[in-house]
Amino acid sequence: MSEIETFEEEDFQTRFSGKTFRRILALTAPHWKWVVGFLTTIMLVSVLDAFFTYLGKQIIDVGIAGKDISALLRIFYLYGGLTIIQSVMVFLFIYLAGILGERVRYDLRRNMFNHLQDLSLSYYSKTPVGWIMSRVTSDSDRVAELVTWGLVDTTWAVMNITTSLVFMFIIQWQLALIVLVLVPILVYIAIQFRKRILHSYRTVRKLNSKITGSFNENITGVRVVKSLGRESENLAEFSHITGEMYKASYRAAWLSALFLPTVQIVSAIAISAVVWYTGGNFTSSAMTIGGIQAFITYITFMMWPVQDLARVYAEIQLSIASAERIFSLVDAIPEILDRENAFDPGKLTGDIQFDHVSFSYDDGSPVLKDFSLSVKRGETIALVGPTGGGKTTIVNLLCRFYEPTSGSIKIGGCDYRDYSLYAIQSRIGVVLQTPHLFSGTIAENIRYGRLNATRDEVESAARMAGAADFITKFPRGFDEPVGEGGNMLSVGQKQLISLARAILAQPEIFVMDEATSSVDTLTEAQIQKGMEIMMNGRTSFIVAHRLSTIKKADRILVIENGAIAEIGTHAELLKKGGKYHNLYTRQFRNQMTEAYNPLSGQAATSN
Ligand SMILES: Nc1ncnc2c1ncn2[C@@H]1O[C@H](COP(=O)(O)OP(=O)(O)OP(=O)(O)O)[C@@H](O)[C@H]1O
Repeated sequence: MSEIETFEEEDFQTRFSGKTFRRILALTAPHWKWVVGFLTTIMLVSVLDAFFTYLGKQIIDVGIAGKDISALLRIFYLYGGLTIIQSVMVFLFIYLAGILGERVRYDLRRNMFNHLQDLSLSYYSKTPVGWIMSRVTSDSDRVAELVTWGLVDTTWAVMNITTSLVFMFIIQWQLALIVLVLVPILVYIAIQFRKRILHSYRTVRKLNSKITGSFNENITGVRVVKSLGRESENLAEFSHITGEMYKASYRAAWLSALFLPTVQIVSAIAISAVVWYTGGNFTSSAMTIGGIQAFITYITFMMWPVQDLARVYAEIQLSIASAERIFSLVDAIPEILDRENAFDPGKLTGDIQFDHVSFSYDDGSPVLKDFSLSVKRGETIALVGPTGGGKTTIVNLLCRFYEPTSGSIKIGGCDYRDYSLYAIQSRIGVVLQTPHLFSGTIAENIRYGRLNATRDEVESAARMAGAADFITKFPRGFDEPVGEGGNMLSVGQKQLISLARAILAQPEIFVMDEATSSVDTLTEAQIQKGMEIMMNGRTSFIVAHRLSTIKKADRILVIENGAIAEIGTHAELLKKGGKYHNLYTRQFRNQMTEAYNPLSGQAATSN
């Protein structure tokens, strides 16, 4: 529930931000030719629309009332010719606006994707995936809509109002002045309505996501709900939210229903003014019949764009809110960046030194405190200890996913911040605790870190990792799809594929965060074998949960409260009879109990 409450839809943007609006418009700058194209065509369409009404007046006044057949024919030909031109223009502006929208959407998504790849892990731990996905999908759609259909509607509406007024002034300027007074009134009414309608819909959407969240929590947590007898309280909470949603929806429906009749009443007032004025002056032939007819058409012609402008105005506000969220993403500065003059040392095979490293995540409480460690080239370091002790944090720092708050990490005698991020991260092979595979086949996943690897190399890496046995059992073998995030495979299988991926990439430093969830003994032995191949001749850091896997490590560090509590080889630490000895004997005892009595409960797989 907390995530739903914290990251529910942001509030409706009521403030018009010119700066953001200009930045949105700037998105069209690289595609200015398309913008000019569709704006010109839409203007022509609108001018032609107004001119058709004028031609209608001419047909009545000159052709019909004046009984001038040849003039009537000329008008018909003109009408027909212009209709063809207008149809072409309509095709063009829809086509051009569609293309422009796609281009802007493409630019936005590409920029976001590119920037997301640069952002540091700290950004991802603070920002829910759902939030980022909404920026990439619905927000970029809304901004693209604004710069295309928003611009189309605005231009069309402004042009229609202007051309209608121009023709009205041509026909009868005094009457046009009366209508002119009504325009701002209508604009004001329309904007007020639109704002309120959108606000209500926004509330409905926010409440709707709460309702979805509530359903989700109650369904997934049904056992807890039942076991604690929370049904009636939950129903009361749920009824409260749905009641709120009912009120907001009711208000939205009521306002929507009221809006159109109001616009119609204002239009009717304008039309009555024409009828009243012309009625009083008809005898003095202030206006022809065609003129009156054209005037009334222009009024309707003008009223709809006015209410359309109000809709676009309200949508612009929504799009500005969307754009601000997108810009907040693309403006987020990665916490870890290459320093000026950062360089690539060519290899990362030197000794590694943690020199008085302290570190805290965003909340400020120190996770590592004055941590120092020298690791010789080719050494295997195992990190063990209670959960939350700081093991993963140490390897995160080594991979430079985060940087020390104080102190430094040196590789080959040089502060690793002097190296480029790419130089470090491309040379460290990491197998994560929850290994991630990408949608695609097994072979594609193994090849992920070295795209030019041959099929033979892929298969040989899988054999070395001990993954080939289970892979070849699949109907499509190496071409078997792994499903989204590798969800068609078990954790153990995913780790073996990740190991094969790391073996193929031939990194210079190897980092492995062992899976905490239990894998069967056979898979465990295979993972162990794969790890040994990786560790051979490489500086390696193994975060170990099953202590059996690290007996051969050169040094084992027991990490507790962000500091080294014990250090030594497996034999040394066992002999010492301290924390490692306790951890080891406890885990060994659990495994033995489980082996003799599998129903005795889960063995302590985490330490
Ligand atoms: N992204 C993060 N933001 C804030 N705090 C974090 C973050 N990651 C870890 N921590 C905190 O840092 C501390 C050390 O976590 P770390 O993951 O390094 O422990 P660990 O020893 O690897 O634990 P485990 O054995 O459970 O994997 C914990 O208190 C944890 O809550």
